Amino acid sequence: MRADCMEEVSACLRQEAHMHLLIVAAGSGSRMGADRNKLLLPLAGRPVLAWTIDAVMGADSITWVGIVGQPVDRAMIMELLAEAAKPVVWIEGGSTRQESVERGLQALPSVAQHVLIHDGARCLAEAALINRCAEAVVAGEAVIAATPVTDTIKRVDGQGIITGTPDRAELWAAQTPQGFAVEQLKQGHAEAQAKGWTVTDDASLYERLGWPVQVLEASPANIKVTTPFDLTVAEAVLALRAKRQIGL
Ligand SMILES: Nc1ccn([C@@H]2O[C@H](COP(=O)(O)OP(=O)(O)OP(=O)(O)O)[C@@H](O)[C@H]2O)c(=O)n1
Ligand SMILES: C[C@](O)(CO)[C@H](O)COP(=O)(O)O
Repeated sequence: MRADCMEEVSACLRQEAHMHLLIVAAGSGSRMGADRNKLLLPLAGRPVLAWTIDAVMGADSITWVGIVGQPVDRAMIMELLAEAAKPVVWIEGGSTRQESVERGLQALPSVAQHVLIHDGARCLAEAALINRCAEAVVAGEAVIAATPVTDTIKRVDGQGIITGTPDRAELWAAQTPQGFAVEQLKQGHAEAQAKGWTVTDDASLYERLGWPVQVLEASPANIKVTTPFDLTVAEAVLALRAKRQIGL
């Protein structure tokens, strides 16, 4: 191999050796209607967040994890991470997801060049998906996991009247992980703050700024646990995976 190619490969490996991931877990779960953070509710015998942590810890590409949470949940969350095989840093979350991510970015070590943001609530994400996202980010793309929409979607006005049917071929449901170059994502958040933008995911900042983001097709099973029904679905998916694991 030529010396310049070798240098490129080892530069890539060096970067890969520092893939950082932020788990945002500082929400309140208002749509779940529970008495606590939905990520601490039981799912197949363990807290929802424990499944998310398993996937992150099982992803070889990730070498550093930031967990963004509310102080009230800190002890319980850190207990879930007590035996983590990777360095984990606690970060205090904000009052919106956007603010929680921003705080996570500020807490990244200075060596961090790329970062994946992952919702604690996407507890069915698999390690392989996290690795695929990491690979795409290291290759220079801003990337989000997403799945093509399978329903016919209607646009509806305030009176409940349909005003349109967007072409499904152009519709994807956004998921996480979402991966970016750290400095660019920080810049995106700074612009959003300066302009007063409110967004529900990080890709939205890039869209508004005209920066490209690639979708990476992921399984529709990578749901976000948002309502009680989602817990039922997640439980069924985990049961199926457990059966497959023991060859049933
Ligand atoms: N202030 C916030 C709000 C949300 N999140 C996290 O962002 C992810 C996606 O948000 P969502 O599903 O909307 O979670 P909640 O805000 O908890 O739910 P709800 O909107 O129903 O209140 C979750 O893992 C959640 O913990 C966060 O870190 N900080
Ligand atoms: C980031 C996200 O999970 C992508 O699907 C989502 O946008 C989080 O917030 P939401 O307000 O529940 O859509």
